[in-house]
Amino acid sequence: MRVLVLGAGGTGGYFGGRLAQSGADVTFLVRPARAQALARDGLRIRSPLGDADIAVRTVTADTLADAVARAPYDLVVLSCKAYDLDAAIDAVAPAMGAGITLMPILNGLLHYAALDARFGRGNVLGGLCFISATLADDGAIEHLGRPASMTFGERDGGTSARVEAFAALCARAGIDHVASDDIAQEQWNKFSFLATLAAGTCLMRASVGAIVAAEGGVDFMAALHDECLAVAAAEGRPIPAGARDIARAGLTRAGSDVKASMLRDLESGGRVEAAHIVGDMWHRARAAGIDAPRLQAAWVHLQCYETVMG
Ligand SMILES: NC(=O)C1=CN([C@@H]2O[C@H](COP(=O)(O)OP(=O)(O)OC[C@H]3O[C@@H](n4cnc5c(N)ncnc54)[C@H](OP(=O)(O)O)[C@@H]3O)[C@@H](O)[C@H]2O)C=CC1
Ligand SMILES: CC(C)(CO)C(=O)C(=O)O
Repeated sequence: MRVLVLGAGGTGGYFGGRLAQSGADVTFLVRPARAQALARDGLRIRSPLGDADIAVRTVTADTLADAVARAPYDLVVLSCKAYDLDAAIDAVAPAMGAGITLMPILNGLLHYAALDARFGRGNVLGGLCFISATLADDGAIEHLGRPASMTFGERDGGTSARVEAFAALCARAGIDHVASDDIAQEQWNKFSFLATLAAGTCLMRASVGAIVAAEGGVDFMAALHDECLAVAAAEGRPIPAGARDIARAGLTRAGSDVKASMLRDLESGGRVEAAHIVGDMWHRARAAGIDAPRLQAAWVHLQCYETVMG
């Protein structure tokens, strides 16, 4: 299976790098500055699961069509931020010939409508990942903490040769993964958790541990989580008790230094996926008639951040 990964940032760089490290046929579609850095320094991963320094193949938008003409890719992994989605869709389009599969690993759900419209629903797998990773100033992928897993599957359920083929690549690379036969539910499990984490940690500009150490902090996180759980249920995807309890424990854990990647982006003064995650969850709450004052506060707060950021 030939894999093209758009983006060599926190997620694409980590998972694509691990695949390349294991000998999988992986190419990164990156912009010229990143291509130059990768040619010069290789793809460097700093991780509690093991550091790596990998020579990787890259293409840029200018060279992709020629590369595809020589040998098409089988799977395109999309690992951009949501605010880069339109340009990323245009960038990967030359690789999306007949029978080619795309798997996004972005957070949130809104991107599927745009991907389906452009490439056809049957060509788009469901995907998500659990990791805390960032592109450090020196260009290395900094993996923070130990979790690093991917979950993916056919959006209409069941399994398929393409899902099994990618699972085999992950297995060979030692990537923790789940080839799910109910990826739609997995997406809601993650979205309801992540929207709570992003809304809570961005609103308070603090880690989970700092929030829950404050008077009323545990109740705040639990109530915010309940708002997101109510939205999931209203969307016909109630979160199963097991997943709900694991999420709740993580969102209220004393001493936890966990924060959403959105808060890391905000702290560095960068763009945030506010509309894609917190805004989308609040819009869904409003459409379903669910009272969600904490989500609303976080969404207003993030919009103000974006306005001030310019
Ligand atoms: N980081 C994390 O811990 C986690 C992130 N996620 C989600 O994963 C998604 C990706 O996040 P993350 O990996 O952190 O993001 P990063 O910003 O670290 O990496 C995204 C990369 O995509 C590249 N890119 C964007 N558009 C294009 C384009 N048109 N052509 C080529 N390259 C492009 C960017 O390149 P350039 O540098 O040139 O702009 C950037 O390096 C997000 O939806 C995020 O919410 C999910 C779980 C954890
Ligand atoms: C919740 C977490 C850390 C899981 O991968 C995440 O997706 C994010 O912070 O963006």
